[in-house]
Amino acid sequence: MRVIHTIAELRQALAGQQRTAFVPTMGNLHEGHLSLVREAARRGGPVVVSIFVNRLQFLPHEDFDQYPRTLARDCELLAPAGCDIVFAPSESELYPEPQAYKVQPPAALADLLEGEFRPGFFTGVCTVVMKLFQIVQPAVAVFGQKDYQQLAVIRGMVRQFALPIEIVGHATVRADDGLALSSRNGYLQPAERVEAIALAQSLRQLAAGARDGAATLASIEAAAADSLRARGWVPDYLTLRRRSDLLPPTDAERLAGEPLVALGAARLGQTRLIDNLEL
Ligand SMILES: Nc1ncnc2c1ncn2[C@@H]1O[C@H](COP(=O)(O)OP(=O)(O)OP(=O)(O)O)[C@@H](O)[C@H]1O
Ligand SMILES: CC(C)(CO)[C@@H](O)C(=O)[O-]
Ligand code: BAL
Repeated sequence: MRVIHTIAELRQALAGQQRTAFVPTMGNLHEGHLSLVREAARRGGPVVVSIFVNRLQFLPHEDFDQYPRTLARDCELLAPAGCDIVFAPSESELYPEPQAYKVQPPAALADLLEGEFRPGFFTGVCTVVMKLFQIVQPAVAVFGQKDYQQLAVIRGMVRQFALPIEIVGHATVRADDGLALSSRNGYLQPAERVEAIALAQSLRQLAAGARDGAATLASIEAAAADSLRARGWVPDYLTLRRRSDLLPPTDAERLAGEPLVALGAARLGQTRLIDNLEL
Protein backbone atom coordinates (compact mmCIF):
# COMPACT_ATOMS: atom_id res chain seq x y z
CA MET A 1 0.00 0.00 0.00
CA ARG A 2 1.33 3.44 -0.94
CA VAL A 3 0.64 6.67 0.89
CA ILE A 4 0.58 9.58 -1.55
CA HIS A 5 0.33 13.26 -0.68
CA THR A 6 0.36 15.04 -4.04
CA ILE A 7 -2.01 15.16 -7.00
CA ALA A 8 0.86 14.70 -9.47
CA GLU A 9 2.12 11.56 -7.78
CA LEU A 10 -1.38 10.10 -7.53
CA ARG A 11 -2.06 10.73 -11.23
CA GLN A 12 1.22 9.01 -12.08
CA ALA A 13 0.39 6.02 -9.87
CA LEU A 14 -3.05 5.62 -11.48
CA ALA A 15 -2.07 6.30 -15.10
CA GLY A 16 -3.79 3.82 -17.41
CA GLN A 17 -6.08 2.38 -14.71
CA GLN A 18 -9.67 1.90 -15.89
CA ARG A 19 -11.38 0.41 -12.86
CA THR A 20 -10.25 2.42 -9.86
CA ALA A 21 -12.59 2.16 -6.87
CA PHE A 22 -12.59 5.16 -4.56
CA VAL A 23 -13.59 5.71 -0.93
CA PRO A 24 -13.48 9.35 0.22
CA THR A 25 -13.11 9.84 3.98
CA MET A 26 -12.06 12.38 6.56
CA GLY A 27 -9.90 9.80 8.36
CA ASN A 28 -9.98 8.65 11.99
CA LEU A 29 -11.14 5.39 10.50
CA HIS A 30 -13.41 2.78 12.04
CA GLU A 31 -15.07 -0.47 10.95
CA GLY A 32 -17.70 1.50 8.96
CA HIS A 33 -15.01 3.00 6.74
CA LEU A 34 -13.21 -0.35 6.47
CA SER A 35 -16.34 -2.07 5.24
CA LEU A 36 -16.59 0.54 2.46
CA VAL A 37 -12.98 -0.25 1.58
CA ARG A 38 -13.70 -4.00 1.46
CA GLU A 39 -16.70 -3.29 -0.77
CA ALA A 40 -14.44 -1.25 -3.07
CA ALA A 41 -11.83 -4.04 -3.09
CA ARG A 42 -14.44 -6.56 -4.28
CA ARG A 43 -14.71 -4.56 -7.53
CA GLY A 44 -11.33 -5.87 -8.63
CA GLY A 45 -9.54 -2.64 -9.62
CA PRO A 46 -7.10 -0.60 -7.56
CA VAL A 47 -8.61 0.89 -4.38
CA VAL A 48 -7.90 4.50 -3.46
CA VAL A 49 -8.95 5.89 -0.06
CA SER A 50 -8.67 9.63 0.46
CA ILE A 51 -8.14 11.11 3.89
CA PHE A 52 -8.82 14.82 3.98
CA VAL A 53 -10.60 16.92 6.58
CA ASN A 54 -12.36 19.36 4.29
CA ARG A 55 -12.52 22.84 5.78
CA LEU A 56 -15.14 23.91 3.20
CA GLN A 57 -17.83 21.73 4.79
CA PHE A 58 -17.40 23.02 8.33
CA LEU A 59 -19.06 26.12 9.77
CA PRO A 60 -16.78 28.43 11.77
CA HIS A 61 -18.13 27.18 15.13
CA GLU A 62 -17.88 23.50 14.18
CA ASP A 63 -15.18 20.96 15.02
CA PHE A 64 -12.74 21.42 12.10
CA ASP A 65 -9.74 22.11 14.37
CA GLN A 66 -10.69 19.42 16.87
CA TYR A 67 -11.44 16.74 14.22
CA PRO A 68 -9.05 13.81 14.93
CA ARG A 69 -6.16 13.42 12.47
CA THR A 70 -4.77 9.88 12.90
CA LEU A 71 -3.03 9.11 9.60
CA ALA A 72 -0.50 6.54 10.88
CA ARG A 73 -3.16 4.46 12.62
CA ASP A 74 -5.54 4.84 9.64
CA CYS A 75 -2.86 3.43 7.33
CA GLU A 76 -2.36 0.41 9.59
CA LEU A 77 -6.08 -0.34 9.31
CA LEU A 78 -6.33 0.32 5.57
CA ALA A 79 -3.65 -2.06 4.28
CA PRO A 80 -5.34 -5.28 5.50
CA ALA A 81 -8.76 -4.01 4.32
CA GLY A 82 -7.57 -4.03 0.70
CA CYS A 83 -6.58 -0.40 0.12
CA ASP A 84 -3.84 0.06 -2.51
CA ILE A 85 -3.34 3.80 -2.28
CA VAL A 86 -4.02 6.24 0.55
CA PHE A 87 -4.36 9.75 -0.84
CA ALA A 88 -3.74 12.19 2.00
CA PRO A 89 -3.21 15.65 0.51
CA SER A 90 -2.35 18.67 2.62
CA GLU A 91 -4.78 21.56 2.60
CA SER A 92 -2.41 23.60 0.40
CA GLU A 93 -2.18 20.71 -2.07
CA LEU A 94 -5.96 20.44 -2.51
CA TYR A 95 -6.70 24.17 -2.10
CA PRO A 96 -3.53 26.00 -3.26
CA GLU A 97 -5.67 29.10 -3.70
CA PRO A 98 -9.07 29.89 -2.17
CA GLN A 99 -11.57 27.55 -3.83
CA ALA A 100 -13.69 30.16 -5.58
CA TYR A 101 -15.36 27.75 -8.03
CA LYS A 102 -17.81 25.62 -6.10
CA VAL A 103 -20.38 22.95 -6.83
CA GLN A 104 -23.73 24.10 -5.46
CA PRO A 105 -26.32 21.36 -5.09
CA PRO A 106 -30.03 22.26 -5.44
CA ALA A 107 -31.60 23.91 -2.40
CA ALA A 108 -34.59 21.56 -2.64
CA LEU A 109 -32.33 18.68 -1.60
CA ALA A 110 -29.38 20.36 0.10
CA ASP A 111 -30.96 23.11 2.22
CA LEU A 112 -33.08 20.76 4.33
CA LEU A 113 -32.18 18.40 7.20
CA GLU A 114 -28.35 18.53 7.47
CA GLY A 115 -28.24 21.55 5.17
CA GLU A 116 -30.68 23.47 7.38
CA PHE A 117 -28.52 22.99 10.46
CA ARG A 118 -25.18 23.14 8.63
CA PRO A 119 -25.72 25.84 5.97
CA GLY A 120 -23.30 25.42 3.07
CA PHE A 121 -22.37 21.92 4.20
CA PHE A 122 -23.35 20.19 0.97
CA THR A 123 -21.68 22.83 -1.20
CA GLY A 124 -18.49 22.04 0.72
CA VAL A 125 -19.03 18.31 0.31
CA CYS A 126 -19.91 18.48 -3.40
CA THR A 127 -16.98 20.77 -4.15
CA VAL A 128 -14.41 18.51 -2.52
CA VAL A 129 -15.97 15.31 -3.86
CA MET A 130 -16.07 16.72 -7.41
CA LYS A 131 -12.45 17.77 -7.06
CA LEU A 132 -11.42 14.37 -5.69
CA PHE A 133 -13.35 12.67 -8.51
CA GLN A 134 -11.38 14.73 -11.07
CA ILE A 135 -8.12 13.77 -9.40
CA VAL A 136 -8.80 10.06 -8.83
CA GLN A 137 -11.05 9.49 -11.89
CA PRO A 138 -12.64 6.41 -10.36
CA ALA A 139 -15.01 4.01 -12.09
CA VAL A 140 -16.75 3.36 -8.75
CA ALA A 141 -17.05 5.36 -5.54
CA VAL A 142 -18.41 3.94 -2.29
CA PHE A 143 -20.28 6.03 0.28
CA GLY A 144 -21.96 5.06 3.56
CA GLN A 145 -25.73 5.15 4.03
CA LYS A 146 -25.08 6.56 7.50
CA ASP A 147 -24.77 9.91 5.72
CA TYR A 148 -28.06 9.30 3.90
CA GLN A 149 -28.65 12.79 2.54
CA GLN A 150 -25.01 13.10 1.48
CA LEU A 151 -25.38 9.93 -0.59
CA ALA A 152 -28.52 11.35 -2.25
CA VAL A 153 -26.78 14.66 -2.99
CA ILE A 154 -23.74 12.90 -4.49
CA ARG A 155 -25.95 10.65 -6.62
CA GLY A 156 -27.72 13.74 -7.98
CA MET A 157 -24.41 15.49 -8.71
CA VAL A 158 -23.05 12.47 -10.59
CA ARG A 159 -26.27 12.11 -12.57
CA GLN A 160 -26.60 15.78 -13.53
CA PHE A 161 -22.93 16.21 -14.47
CA ALA A 162 -22.98 12.86 -16.34
CA LEU A 163 -19.90 11.71 -14.45
CA PRO A 164 -18.90 8.19 -15.56
CA ILE A 165 -18.81 6.93 -11.97
CA GLU A 166 -20.94 4.24 -10.38
CA ILE A 167 -22.00 5.36 -6.90
CA VAL A 168 -22.38 2.52 -4.43
CA GLY A 169 -24.23 3.07 -1.15
CA HIS A 170 -23.05 0.79 1.66
CA ALA A 171 -25.17 -0.22 4.67
CA THR A 172 -24.46 1.48 8.00
CA VAL A 173 -22.13 -0.50 10.24
CA ARG A 174 -23.22 -0.45 13.89
CA ALA A 175 -21.75 -1.31 17.27
CA ASP A 176 -23.26 -4.32 19.06
CA ASP A 177 -25.69 -2.06 20.92
CA GLY A 178 -26.97 -0.48 17.69
CA LEU A 179 -25.04 2.83 17.70
CA ALA A 180 -23.96 3.75 14.16
CA LEU A 181 -20.17 3.87 14.05
CA SER A 182 -18.92 7.40 13.52
CA SER A 183 -15.65 9.21 14.02
CA ARG A 184 -17.46 11.68 16.23
CA ASN A 185 -18.45 8.88 18.65
CA GLY A 186 -14.91 9.35 19.94
CA TYR A 187 -15.98 12.70 21.44
CA LEU A 188 -18.50 10.95 23.74
CA GLN A 189 -17.79 10.66 27.48
CA PRO A 190 -18.25 7.07 28.79
CA ALA A 191 -21.76 7.76 30.17
CA GLU A 192 -22.72 9.53 26.94
CA ARG A 193 -21.51 6.54 24.93
CA VAL A 194 -24.02 4.36 26.83
CA GLU A 195 -26.78 6.91 26.26
CA ALA A 196 -25.93 7.35 22.57
CA ILE A 197 -27.99 4.32 21.49
CA ALA A 198 -31.11 6.38 22.23
CA LEU A 199 -30.78 8.07 18.84
CA ALA A 200 -31.22 4.77 16.97
CA GLN A 201 -34.04 3.91 19.38
CA SER A 202 -35.87 7.13 18.55
CA LEU A 203 -35.60 6.29 14.85
CA ARG A 204 -37.22 2.94 15.61
CA GLN A 205 -39.93 4.84 17.50
CA LEU A 206 -40.54 6.97 14.39
CA ALA A 207 -40.62 3.86 12.22
CA ALA A 208 -43.08 2.14 14.54
CA GLY A 209 -45.49 5.10 14.34
CA ALA A 210 -45.02 5.79 10.66
CA ARG A 211 -48.08 3.98 9.38
CA ASP A 212 -50.37 4.93 12.30
CA GLY A 213 -53.50 6.41 10.77
CA ALA A 214 -54.69 7.82 14.11
CA ALA A 215 -51.61 10.06 14.47
CA THR A 216 -50.37 12.98 12.39
CA LEU A 217 -46.84 13.11 11.04
CA ALA A 218 -46.17 16.13 13.28
CA SER A 219 -47.35 14.29 16.41
CA ILE A 220 -45.24 11.21 15.61
CA GLU A 221 -42.14 13.38 15.12
CA ALA A 222 -42.85 15.49 18.21
CA ALA A 223 -43.17 12.36 20.38
CA ALA A 224 -39.80 11.04 19.18
CA ALA A 225 -38.12 14.40 19.79
CA ASP A 226 -39.72 14.68 23.23
CA SER A 227 -38.41 11.28 24.30
CA LEU A 228 -34.88 12.27 23.30
CA ARG A 229 -35.19 15.66 25.01
CA ALA A 230 -36.37 13.96 28.19
CA ARG A 231 -33.09 12.04 28.22
CA GLY A 232 -31.01 15.21 27.93
CA TRP A 233 -30.50 15.41 24.18
CA VAL A 234 -30.97 18.47 21.98
CA PRO A 235 -32.51 17.20 18.74
CA ASP A 236 -31.93 19.13 15.50
CA TYR A 237 -34.46 17.00 13.61
CA LEU A 238 -36.21 13.66 13.94
CA THR A 239 -38.33 13.15 10.91
CA LEU A 240 -39.98 10.73 8.50
CA ARG A 241 -39.27 11.51 4.86
CA ARG A 242 -39.91 10.05 1.44
CA ARG A 243 -36.84 8.14 0.34
CA SER A 244 -37.22 9.48 -3.19
CA ASP A 245 -36.65 13.19 -2.44
CA LEU A 246 -36.33 13.51 1.37
CA LEU A 247 -39.51 15.61 1.54
CA PRO A 248 -42.29 14.89 4.06
CA PRO A 249 -44.86 12.34 2.89
CA THR A 250 -48.53 13.30 2.76
CA ASP A 251 -50.73 11.32 5.14
CA ALA A 252 -52.10 9.44 2.15
CA GLU A 253 -48.58 8.46 1.04
CA ARG A 254 -47.54 7.56 4.57
CA LEU A 255 -50.51 5.27 5.01
CA ALA A 256 -50.32 3.77 1.51
CA GLY A 257 -46.83 2.37 2.01
CA GLU A 258 -44.70 5.06 0.30
CA PRO A 259 -41.02 4.08 0.86
CA LEU A 260 -39.90 6.17 3.83
CA VAL A 261 -36.76 6.80 5.83
CA ALA A 262 -36.50 8.01 9.42
CA LEU A 263 -33.70 10.56 9.78
CA GLY A 264 -32.29 12.05 12.94
CA ALA A 265 -29.61 14.45 14.13
CA ALA A 266 -29.20 15.39 17.76
CA ARG A 267 -26.64 16.71 20.19
CA LEU A 268 -25.62 14.84 23.31
CA GLY A 269 -23.39 17.11 25.37
CA GLN A 270 -20.84 18.55 22.95
CA THR A 271 -21.29 15.81 20.36
CA ARG A 272 -23.64 15.97 17.37
CA LEU A 273 -24.66 12.56 16.03
CA ILE A 274 -26.73 11.59 12.98
CA ASP A 275 -28.40 8.34 12.01
CA ASN A 276 -31.21 7.03 9.82
CA LEU A 277 -33.38 3.98 9.32
CA GLU A 278 -35.09 2.93 6.10
CA LEU A 279 -38.59 1.59 6.69
N1 LIG B 1 -21.04 3.45 10.43
C1 LIG B 1 -20.82 3.60 9.13
N2 LIG B 1 -21.21 2.65 8.27
C2 LIG B 1 -20.99 2.79 6.94
N3 LIG B 1 -20.39 3.86 6.38
C3 LIG B 1 -19.98 4.83 7.20
C4 LIG B 1 -20.17 4.76 8.61
N4 LIG B 1 -19.66 5.89 9.16
C5 LIG B 1 -19.19 6.62 8.15
N5 LIG B 1 -19.38 6.01 6.97
C6 LIG B 1 -19.05 6.52 5.65
O1 LIG B 1 -17.67 6.74 5.53
C7 LIG B 1 -17.44 7.80 4.61
C8 LIG B 1 -16.51 8.80 5.25
O2 LIG B 1 -17.21 9.38 6.34
P1 LIG B 1 -16.50 10.20 7.48
O3 LIG B 1 -15.02 10.13 7.31
O4 LIG B 1 -17.16 11.51 7.63
O5 LIG B 1 -16.81 9.29 8.76
P2 LIG B 1 -17.83 9.46 9.89
O6 LIG B 1 -17.58 8.40 10.85
O7 LIG B 1 -19.18 9.64 9.28
O8 LIG B 1 -17.36 10.80 10.52
P3 LIG B 1 -18.20 11.85 11.31
O9 LIG B 1 -18.37 11.28 12.65
O10 LIG B 1 -17.28 12.99 11.24
O11 LIG B 1 -19.47 12.10 10.57
C9 LIG B 1 -18.81 8.39 4.27
O12 LIG B 1 -19.25 7.84 3.03
C10 LIG B 1 -19.65 7.88 5.41
O13 LIG B 1 -21.02 7.77 5.09
C1 LIG C 1 -17.46 12.62 1.53
C2 LIG C 1 -16.51 13.37 2.45
C3 LIG C 1 -15.20 12.61 2.58
C4 LIG C 1 -16.19 14.73 1.81
O1 LIG C 1 -15.33 15.47 2.61
C5 LIG C 1 -17.15 13.60 3.83
O2 LIG C 1 -18.29 14.39 3.74
C6 LIG C 1 -17.40 12.33 4.58
O3 LIG C 1 -16.43 11.86 5.16
O4 LIG C 1 -18.53 11.81 4.56
N1 BAL D 1 -19.71 12.37 7.79
C1 BAL D 1 -20.02 13.55 7.02
C2 BAL D 1 -18.97 14.58 7.12
C3 BAL D 1 -19.21 15.63 8.15
O1 BAL D 1 -20.00 15.44 9.09
O2 BAL D 1 -18.59 16.69 8.04
